[in-house]
Amino acid sequence: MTVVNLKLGMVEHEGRLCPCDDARAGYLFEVSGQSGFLSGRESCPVTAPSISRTIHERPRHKTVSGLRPSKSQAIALAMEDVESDNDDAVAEDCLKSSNATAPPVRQFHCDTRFPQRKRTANDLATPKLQPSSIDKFILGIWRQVHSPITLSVSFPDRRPEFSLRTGISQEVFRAINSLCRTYCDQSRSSRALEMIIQSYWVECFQARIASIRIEHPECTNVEARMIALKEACSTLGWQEKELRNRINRGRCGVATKKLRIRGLGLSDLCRGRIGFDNGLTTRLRHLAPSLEVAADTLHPGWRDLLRVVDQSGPRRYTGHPHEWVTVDTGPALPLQDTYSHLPLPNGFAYQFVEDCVIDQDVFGSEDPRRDPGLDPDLCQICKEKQSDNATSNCCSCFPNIFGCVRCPSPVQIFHTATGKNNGVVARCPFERGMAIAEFVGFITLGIDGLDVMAGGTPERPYQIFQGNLGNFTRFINHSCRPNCQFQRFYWCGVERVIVVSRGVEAGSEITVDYSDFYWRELKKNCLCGEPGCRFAHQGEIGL
Ligand SMILES: C[S@@+](CC[C@H](N)C(=O)[O-])C[C@H]1O[C@@H](n2cnc3c(N)ncnc32)[C@H](O)[C@@H]1O
Repeated sequence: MTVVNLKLGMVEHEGRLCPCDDARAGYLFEVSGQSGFLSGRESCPVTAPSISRTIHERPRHKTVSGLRPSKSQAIALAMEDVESDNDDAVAEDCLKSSNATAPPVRQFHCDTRFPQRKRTANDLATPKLQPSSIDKFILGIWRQVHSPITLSVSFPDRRPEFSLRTGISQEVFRAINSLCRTYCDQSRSSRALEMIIQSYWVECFQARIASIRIEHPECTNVEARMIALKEACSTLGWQEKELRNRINRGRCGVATKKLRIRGLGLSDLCRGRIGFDNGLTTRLRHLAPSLEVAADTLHPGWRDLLRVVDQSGPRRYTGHPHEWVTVDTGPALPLQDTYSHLPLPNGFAYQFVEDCVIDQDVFGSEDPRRDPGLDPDLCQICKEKQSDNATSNCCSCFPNIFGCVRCPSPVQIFHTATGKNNGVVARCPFERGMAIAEFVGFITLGIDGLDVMAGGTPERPYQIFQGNLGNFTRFINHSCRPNCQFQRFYWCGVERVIVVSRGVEAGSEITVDYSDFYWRELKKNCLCGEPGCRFAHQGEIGL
């Protein structure tokens, strides 16, 4: 294998030399039994593996030696009792020893064992800041958006014939209460609808109080509130005391017993009306574009729900959830626009796929990842039965991505604003040891000069190339203090590379360690910003 000429910063493509921004290629993981792997590059304009097979000078590959089935298993088992805190040092040692004779290629950090799930002793020793109610509320929203729940529901199109802006007379308030009561039956089938109605009712209730004070300037706020309560109760058929108690308890401004919020998450919205301060509104406003990207792409019909309050609007974000890059300062950007600085003749093109695609020109109908020596029904780690059928699967090593009903991983592509271009942000926490996703790409062989992940064995090698297609793992950046690692795992006798959490908090960037071997060949400064960053001046070496 050969690599791009990093010194020149050029890559040969179709007989031409193209500027080679080091973030443009896919990945290469070596199969030699060594650990680590090389990072990807931002959309190198190579479209077919054959194009790049002969044109580069030196290999750029990422190795996951510790992830090799036999070796990693052995190491993993042998290390099971080692104190978790030693992870990095141990991995580093293994990396050094396993790569002692490795050529000077760009390799990622090798991880030789799965992170242990729990660190009970440490958890007890280190008191952690508990998430605030607002954090929990926002987390609840992200969880719901990424869960299998349906965020759309068919319901009769009865829009309110009034607007809050026109003021809330007694008559209008009565109509609003009846509308809410009508919808409450519908809302049973959709929490989202329930939430919208409840928050709408609270808004109307507050507006009615304001109107009463204008109509009766002599009324105090408390008196106006009591009048509004009475009016609501007369339409809703609910005891005034109960409604008042609920509001006073800060529960929510529910309009009827039927509208009462059940369970988690949604109750917070109304509680927020009374219990949360402006912090929630500010946070939600800030997060709105990111939430809209997820909701629009994962639940295209969700905006229909807003019809009940006459606030539905056109869908803003279409396509795959990761075809949008969320930014701190405004609406999300189309992914390809964030690579417009690269001189790509046809622009940035990346196809998102759920599973690896096998290069049939190379492997025919064979899956090179399959190890014929393994029992395809048995998990190599837990020794339980593995099956793609969730009801008969017993292996729960990575219950969120294998043998389950798969939900979208709660992550988004975001603009890093620190010079790394894009990265991946976790919207929900990932417990240590939990899989975040499989490293998905084109299963091929013979790619030179581009970053690919190498897999298999010396007898049955293959590469996972993410240059043209794959999933969000292609956008994961390096950190000298990473919160994730790549691991090899066998599912139904087929080798997979997965991104495993070392403990990822909601809102943090997902990172892996690309390894010394990778950075040795990369003439660029690391921008991870960690106090112990090992490659902060890498780009200046040899200048
Ligand atoms: C797999 S890509 C990661 C996604 C990439 N940031 C993008 O926007 O497409 C790897 C490339 O990202 C950049 N990168 C990743 N981590 C970095 C870091 N800590 N410091 C500087 N550049 C980094 C490097 O250019 C690297 O070759």
